[in-house]
Parts: sequence; structure tokens; C-alpha cells
Amino acid sequence: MLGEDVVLYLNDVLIELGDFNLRADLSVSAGRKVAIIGPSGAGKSTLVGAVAGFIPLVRGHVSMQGRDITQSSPDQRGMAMLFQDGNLFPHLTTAQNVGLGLRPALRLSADERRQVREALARVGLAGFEDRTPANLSGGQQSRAALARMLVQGKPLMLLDEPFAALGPALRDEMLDLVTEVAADTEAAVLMVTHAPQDVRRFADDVIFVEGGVAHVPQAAGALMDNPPPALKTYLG
Ligand SMILES: Nc1ncnc2c1ncn2[C@@H]1O[C@H](COP(=O)(O)OP(=O)(O)OP(=O)(O)O)[C@@H](O)[C@H]1O
Repeated sequence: MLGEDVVLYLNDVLIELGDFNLRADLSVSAGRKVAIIGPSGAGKSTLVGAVAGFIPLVRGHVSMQGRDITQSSPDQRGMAMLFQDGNLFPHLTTAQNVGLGLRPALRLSADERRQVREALARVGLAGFEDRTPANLSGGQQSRAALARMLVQGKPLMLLDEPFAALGPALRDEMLDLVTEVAADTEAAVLMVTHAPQDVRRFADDVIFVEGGVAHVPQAAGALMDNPPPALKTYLG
């Protein structure tokens, strides 16, 4: 039996995309920050896509907090997601983009509008409510997307290289903000990244994806200090 604090469980999962296969049999505990790393083309985005429900499984089951979501659509899975691009709708204001996290139809109550304002203030965007994304910097756009995750308050946040386009200092700021948002909402985080320094800054655990397998999460510090051969080769 799995412990009660397991938020995500991939049970004997097999994913196939054309000739590509990926296996995963692992769990993520509540509140853990997990980096997904591995060589290009190893299947990191595929793993996240399967967890999010965009890629069907050939075999196995995905559970969230004990609920089998294998057949659930992405919007029914109870996760918040952030991807590399396209996180904000260009025709909506910052406040509306965040409000979508509460209500897809955007008819917010006074209390929900207050939540949106508070979330924007929490990520350093007070006063930016009425701007559209085109009038925000890259870092501000990332902050707005994180504010949306904050109001969603889901137990799992999935991020696929959301800050790849930002410079190193800004990336560090955003990773710290993800940590704060996750702490506020007590969410676990699964984040794809290419950068070993991101792992050290952010992650409690690492899922190493390589050779057609998403390996079980291992403690980040010990793994990075003493990587097994395949990880050592990847890290260079
Ligand atoms: N729709 C598809 N049909 C067939 N093969 C696919 C499809 N999508 C991805 N693949 C293949 O699946 C493998 C894993 O791709 P994926 O994007 O998950 O890798 P990744 O580890 O995220 O890579 P990167 O670090 O370069 O972003 C690759 O070999 C890719 O070519």
C-alpha cells in the first residue's frame, strides 16, 4: 500500500509515441519539489504530458491522491500546469489571465477578484492588473502565470521548462517564487529542467529520465553529489 501522503502515483505506466517507449513506476509525495532531468529526447516532456493527460497510456494507471485519473481529461485532473510558451492569453488582461485559474468563464465574485489582486501582489505584480501580456516583460509574464497557479491552489503543479527563455538571475528568482507559491498552497511540484543549477537551487528530489525509463525520485543533493554513470555522462 502507498502512504497517505502520496500525491501522484504512476503505476506500471507505459507510454508509446511512434517508436519511442517510456516506462514509469513511481510516486511523488505531497509537498515535494521534484526536478525531471535527462538527455534531450529522453522523454521528459512526454512524462509530463502523460501525467497532465495530454498523452494516453498504453498500459498502467495514474492516480492523484488515491483517485484513478487514467481516463480523466487534463482539466479534470486537479493539477496546475505551466509550459514553456503560451501560458497567457494575449487578448486578456493580467487580472483576467489569473482569474481564469478560478473560473474559466471569468465571472468572478468580489471575493474572487480580491483573491486575484492578492495573488498578483504576492508575485510582485500589484498595479499590473489591467495590462495585457504584450505589455509585460518575460519575467512579469512568468509571475502572472505563477499567480494563476497560486489562485488555483492545486495539490500538484506541473512545469515544463517554463523559464527557459529567461536569463540566469531571473530564472533563479522565478524558481524561488515557485518554491514560495508551492509552500503557500502546500503543493508538490514536478518540473522539467535542463539546468543542473536549477536542480540544486530548487529540487528536493530528482526523476532522471533515460533509456526509456523515468526512474523513481531520488534525493537531489546526494544524487547530484554522487551521480550514477548515466547521469554523470548527461551532466558532463
Ligand atoms: N508525437 C510524436 N510521435 C512520435 N514520436 C514522438 C512524438 N512526440 C515526441 N516523440 C519522440 O519521443 C521522444 C521523447 O520526446 P520528449 O519531447 O518527451 O523528450 P524530452 O526529454 O522532453 O526532450 P527535450 O529535452 O529535447 O525537450 C523523442 O524521441 C521524440 O522524438
